[in-house]
Amino acid sequence: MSSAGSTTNERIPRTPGTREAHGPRSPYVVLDRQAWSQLRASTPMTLTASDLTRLQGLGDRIDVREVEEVYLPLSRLLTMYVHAVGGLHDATTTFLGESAARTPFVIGIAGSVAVGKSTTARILRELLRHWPETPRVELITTDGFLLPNAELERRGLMQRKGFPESYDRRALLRFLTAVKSGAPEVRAPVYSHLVYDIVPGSETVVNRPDVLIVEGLNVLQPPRARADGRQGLAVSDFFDFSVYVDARTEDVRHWYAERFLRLRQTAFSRPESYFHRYASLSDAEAVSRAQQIWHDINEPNLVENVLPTRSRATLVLTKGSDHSVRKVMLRKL
Ligand SMILES: Nc1ncnc2c1ncn2[C@@H]1O[C@H](COP(=O)(O)OP(=O)(O)O)[C@@H](O)[C@H]1O
Ligand SMILES: CC(C)(COP(=O)(O)O)[C@@H](O)C(=O)NCCC(=O)O
Repeated sequence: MSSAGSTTNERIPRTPGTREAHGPRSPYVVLDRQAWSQLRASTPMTLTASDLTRLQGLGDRIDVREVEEVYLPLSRLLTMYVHAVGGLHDATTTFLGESAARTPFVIGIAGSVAVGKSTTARILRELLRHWPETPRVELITTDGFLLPNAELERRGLMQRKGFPESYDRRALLRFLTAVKSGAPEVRAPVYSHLVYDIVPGSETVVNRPDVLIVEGLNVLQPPRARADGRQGLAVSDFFDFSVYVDARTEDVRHWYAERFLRLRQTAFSRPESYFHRYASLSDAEAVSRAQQIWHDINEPNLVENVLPTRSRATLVLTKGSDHSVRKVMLRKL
């Protein structure tokens, strides 16, 4: 017999390793790695060893098992979403007596600097490309919408790169409005990590893909209040699905320093690099410089602006210190 105190938890039989997050009122269901990996069902692994080598970011190897156990189930879930959202779109156009073609399914990927957003985005792009419904997957990063250094300097924001105020949010919203309305050849500016600035005259062109992945620190930021008191649009209003890549701050700090050290041996050694002056630093000096940038810019941004948006994501991937995903939270409400 059910009692007044019975919860959703008690009524729905759950897969072992699955639980409600923070009690029955949380919008998330939490799955441990084992439970999540079983949701791959019989999805075949479509990536080869050479795809994985190509995918690896700056030096770290991407584990095949990680792709099979974590990212394949996610690609399966995303395909189901693509199908369902396409069905909703068809229902609306039928209702309106129109025959508008489907527009791109947009996935946002959020999280700290150096947590692994670009790596996650690239893995998902490769996996989604192999699904029959989504052969055309394109990827953009929001750093293209950072204000150019000259403008950041003018506004006194050079030490605030990556903070919400350092982006041309209006241009990003215009870009997403055009993509989501099905416009062809929508153009985004390009940022170079090497020169640490927007590249004048360079563009990424998004041409009606089946899926667009939008990766960036602040993609889940709530809308800015407008002068007239009304709320504007948020970037995430254009997302059909969003992923927050999460990890302990100490681990991310470490990954940031490791990446900085590797860059010092590669990109920084090129004369056109903004950080060329760091190429000659000793290991200890480079780590200390990386820790300073982390401490002054990236960690405050994580704490003040990025982490608070985690609860807006459809799915949260929580990584351990070796980058392997330990826990997955999926929004069910
Ligand atoms: N799944 C993963 N397995 C191994 N290494 C990873 C993984 N994801 C990210 N990394 C490493 O962590 C660092 C940061 O990742 P990156 O994708 O560049 O972060 P972000 O785009 O969030 O700044 C890079 O050195 C990358 O190679
Ligand atoms: C370019 C970034 C703001 C990331 O931008 P995103 O692609 O997430 O929009 C970040 O990588 C960055 O350069 N931060 C400034 C401090 C630093 O040099 O790490």
